[in-house]
Amino acid sequence: MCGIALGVWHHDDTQPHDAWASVINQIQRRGRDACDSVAGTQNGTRWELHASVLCLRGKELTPQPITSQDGHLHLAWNGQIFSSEHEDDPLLDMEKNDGAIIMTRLEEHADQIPDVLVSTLSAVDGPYAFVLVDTRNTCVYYGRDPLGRRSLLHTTTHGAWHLASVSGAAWETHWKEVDCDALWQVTLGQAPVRIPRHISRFFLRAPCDDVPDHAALVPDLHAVLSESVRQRVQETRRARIGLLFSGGLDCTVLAALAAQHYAGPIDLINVSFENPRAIAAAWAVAEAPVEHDTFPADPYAVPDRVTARESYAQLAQLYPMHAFRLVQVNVPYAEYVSYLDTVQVLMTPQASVMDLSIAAALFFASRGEGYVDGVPYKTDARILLSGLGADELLAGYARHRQAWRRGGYDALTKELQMDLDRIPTRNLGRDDRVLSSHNREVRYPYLARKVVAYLASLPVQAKAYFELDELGDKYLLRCLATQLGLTHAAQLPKRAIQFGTRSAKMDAAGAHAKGTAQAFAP
Ligand SMILES: Nc1ncnc2c1ncn2[C@@H]1O[C@H](COP(=O)(O)OP(=O)(O)OP(=O)(O)O)[C@@H](O)[C@H]1O
Ligand SMILES: NC(=O)CC[C@H](N)C(=O)O
Repeated sequence: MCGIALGVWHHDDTQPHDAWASVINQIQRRGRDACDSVAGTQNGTRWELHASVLCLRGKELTPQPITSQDGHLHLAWNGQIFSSEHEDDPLLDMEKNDGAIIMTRLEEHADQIPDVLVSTLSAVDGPYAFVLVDTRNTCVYYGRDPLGRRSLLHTTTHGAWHLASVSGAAWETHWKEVDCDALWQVTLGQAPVRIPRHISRFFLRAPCDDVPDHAALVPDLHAVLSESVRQRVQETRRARIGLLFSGGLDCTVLAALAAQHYAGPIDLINVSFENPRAIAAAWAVAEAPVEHDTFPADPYAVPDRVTARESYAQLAQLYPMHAFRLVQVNVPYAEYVSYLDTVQVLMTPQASVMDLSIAAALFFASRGEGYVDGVPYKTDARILLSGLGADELLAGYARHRQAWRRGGYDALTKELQMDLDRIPTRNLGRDDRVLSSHNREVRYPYLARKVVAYLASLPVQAKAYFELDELGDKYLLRCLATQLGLTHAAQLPKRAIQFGTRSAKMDAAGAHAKGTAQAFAP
């Protein structure tokens, strides 16, 4: 991932707040291939644009910020373009860097920058956050992709305005996420103005009586998801691929599809926490002698570790020629405590108990330090796939079944629409800030535009089948998993990451805390 940050000081003699250095430090952790900055003063307003780069596109390393030949435009681009509506779009040329191509386009039409940004970014699919400084017109353009897969925060404080991928330590300022509903333009010193773009939301189809048969839909889902995975593992400057792996349905399907498109080894990274509260509770009720490799004798044999081992065994059997490696990441309680401050800074402005337990799991998983067959191992994967998004799109949460019980498929569709609308603010900004701090980039095949559009076009009864039994959630995906031979993962009930890894309710103090309670003051 890349890190981007812009500081604007309204009087050119204002000194940056001490914590600005901490923001820059956080930014640099996100991309360690290159890191640079550019600065200037316009009409008495001073600005600094910083970027760090994890370069995954183009023959050569493309440092950032990228400056136009005439020196008037400066772009910090934290994005990846995977596909485009236009087959001959130069942005699909993987030999070239996407940020550099966008800059070329902006240079060619420097008098129509908002139009170029809207037309370019509306035609492509991929995560992004960017900041563009236009010194000729003394303004800044910035924005995020419609699903908010890349973080961008803003704050106004101490006589300054800042945009940054992550907040900094020891800075009690009020960082907020940049709204993904539009792109934004600011003439320095004035309020931001919206630049509407063509696609800013996806709308789910209403339930209908004429529901296609699930079996008939499996080939379509297979095709669209497989293509999304292919685009996310191809041509990556030979970067290694890893997968955040719970062993659950969503990520195991991705592992199988990745094996069909990527010939190299794939690290399946599974995280598990030593949870003193759960361990004490388990010993208190243990009756027979506990086998050494089961919980609590093995404190890391938590629910997700068990499913990860089982799903890994099935993948290895189905793809005997493919080198899957199960990387078992064990997090001792003491280490969890020692990294709490780090995780809290990264996840800010989110600060709830539930956010913290999810963020901690993602932080250690993406660090990728664990064991393979009992031998210490650190992944060198620069790209990590994640199964996030399947629950929101295919009705995977227990809450979805409750909505269906309450008001049938109409109520369920409303619940899913709400989930899709809030995925940027609820999940993806936070996850990006945490996951990117180890110089890796996370990619979400379920959130490809074509996958979202396809699933949004189906009536919800084609995706879930709650009349069936408890495995009616994500029913269409379960059918695909079965067809792929993943019979084990196809039968697994949904398990939330904070419970599967046991990163929730770690100690007596947290035992009764509600997930929505505030865990710390951001
Ligand atoms: N224990 C874990 N270790 C590493 N990554 C995980 C772990 N748990 C979840 N993840 C990552 O987060 C993603 C979202 O988690 P989620 O629980 O929604 O999906 P899942 O575990 O694949 O399937 P299911 O939702 O059916 O349990 C997973 O697909 C996986 O990429
Ligand atoms: N990780 C990023 O956001 C990198 C930006 C750009 N797509 C590159 O690969 O260089």
